[in-house]
Amino acid sequence: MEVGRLDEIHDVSLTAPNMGSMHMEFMSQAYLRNRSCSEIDIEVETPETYLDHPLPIFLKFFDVVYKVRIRQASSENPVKAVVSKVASQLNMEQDNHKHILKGITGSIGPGEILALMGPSGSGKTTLLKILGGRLHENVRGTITYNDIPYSPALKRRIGFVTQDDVLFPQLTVEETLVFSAFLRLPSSMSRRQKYERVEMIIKELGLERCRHTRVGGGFVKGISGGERKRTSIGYEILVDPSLLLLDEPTSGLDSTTANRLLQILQGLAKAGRTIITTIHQPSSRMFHTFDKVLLISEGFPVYYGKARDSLDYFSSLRFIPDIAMNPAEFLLDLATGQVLDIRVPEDLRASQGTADPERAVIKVSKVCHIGLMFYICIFWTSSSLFGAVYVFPFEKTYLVKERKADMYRLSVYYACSTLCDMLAHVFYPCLFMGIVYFMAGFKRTVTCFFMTLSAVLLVAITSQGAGEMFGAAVLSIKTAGMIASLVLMLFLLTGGYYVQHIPKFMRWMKYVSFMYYGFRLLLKVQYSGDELYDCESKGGCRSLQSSPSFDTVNLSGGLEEVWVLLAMALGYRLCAYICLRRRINSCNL
Ligand SMILES: Nc1ncnc2c1ncn2[C@@H]1O[C@H](COP(=O)(O)OP(=O)(O)OP(=O)(O)O)[C@@H](O)[C@H]1O
Repeated sequence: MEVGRLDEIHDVSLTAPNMGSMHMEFMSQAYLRNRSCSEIDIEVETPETYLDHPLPIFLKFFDVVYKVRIRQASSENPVKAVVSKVASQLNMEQDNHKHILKGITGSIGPGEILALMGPSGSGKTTLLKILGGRLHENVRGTITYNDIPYSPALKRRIGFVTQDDVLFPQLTVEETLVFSAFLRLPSSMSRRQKYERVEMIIKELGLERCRHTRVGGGFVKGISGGERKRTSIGYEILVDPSLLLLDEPTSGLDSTTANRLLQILQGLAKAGRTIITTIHQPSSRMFHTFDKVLLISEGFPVYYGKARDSLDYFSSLRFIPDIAMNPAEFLLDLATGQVLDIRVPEDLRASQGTADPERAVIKVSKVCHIGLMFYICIFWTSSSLFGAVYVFPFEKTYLVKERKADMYRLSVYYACSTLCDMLAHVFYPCLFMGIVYFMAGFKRTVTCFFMTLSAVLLVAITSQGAGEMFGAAVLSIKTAGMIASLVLMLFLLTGGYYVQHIPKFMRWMKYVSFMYYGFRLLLKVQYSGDELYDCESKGGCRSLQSSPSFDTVNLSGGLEEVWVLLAMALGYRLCAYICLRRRINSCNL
């Protein structure tokens, strides 16, 4: 529904409310008498075009963090002190702060509606207050309005509809709006225009039936909860704010009225306003009227983006509703962790039983470490393999020529070539591990460090040997490169990390894969069998959990992989030498 502009209002023939201007003046004066001047913070001075051209506000907020200091229980009451201590250990940071918002980022422009969703207590209202400039202390992060930080001058551009309606109980709905119109609309507007505006708002919000009913509250009987909410909204939208913030505007409204209200908000947005609203459980229809959704769970942003993309986003993460669900309900279930009717990734379902946060942190770090270890294996396998595979094909011509001239023995050439190349295959992994080991937070013992480094060196040297063998076997740059890529891919797939269900006919491959042995060795150095088993049984490591290719559960035993890798490194080199001898001797220039 489009909102009438000032020029449109002139054309609309409206009946003036039956409340006389004398009545209005009396009411305002009575109000003013009861309040000291210092209490009243009303900015009346407004440009003439205030209503016709709302300043478009582009709001950006980046990494918003909000925390509050928690008061410690007095030590005189031991029970309270103990309970408070336990609570602080569970919920709060060591510095006795409760973190309410934990890095919220987003943006919203004119013409858009952003819905803040999340379970009760997730921090929606707090974020709304911060964005509305009502909460400054202990707020970190960047919030800009058209790239400028908040200033009091923005106050009149921002309308804030609070969760609890703050209205005078003695005034009727119409009086409330007229009172607001006379005090907040620009003085350049005529009395008639102000009445017309009130009339328009009453119609838009469907308040005709209760316009002469007292607002009520406390001991004064008055309008219904829904009507009260609509009156509050009318109170704010009366002055056409550029940025309208609404806290739970639809709570207490029936679905038809709620939809109607959303249509009004859509109309306001279309006219160039920026609208942010918190909302609990919108209907599907309402959900699709939002341009953007920010889903918050315990202060963390769980989803931020277009409302229509939210389901695709979660299905890409393998969260799929089992039954037809209202998207808003689906998002809230995810934010609260109520996933009874939602298909969740198997690995997460298995980890849901973890109650101990410390164990959960250890588990996550283990999972990250396992991934990193496999990455280290891939990195040094591929760089050493490809570093060595082209050596003999490149030097083939010189080698044949010099061998024909009997300048040196092939064994001497081979040994020197391998040893020289090996310097790089040792130096770079040492440098790499010197940095990565401590950054990744692997076990901080000298033994562990040197054993991990040795394992990586073994992987690199074995891969170098394999590369030499492939190069010597074909002595062709193209073919050698192709073979190396193929072998690397096969070893990657059967290495025990990525693929869980390897076809039976391929399972033997792991026994010739130096990546497999290297990975096992790294795991053994970092974790005992029990530690890893614990991680797996809690679903911490997806790929190892049920992988038939990788028997990590049985990681007990010695470091036999060292011998396997050493044997491979020597075996590959022996093969490389034999192949090279045969190929060079049979080559003619
Ligand atoms: N000043 C404060 N001191 C301590 N805790 C606070 C303070 N302000 C907010 N909180 C807490 O922060 C959390 C988020 O509050 P907030 O009102 O923003 O949640 P909400 O998502 O709007 O919830 P609801 O939907 O129920 O209104 C709540 O647990 C609340 O108790």
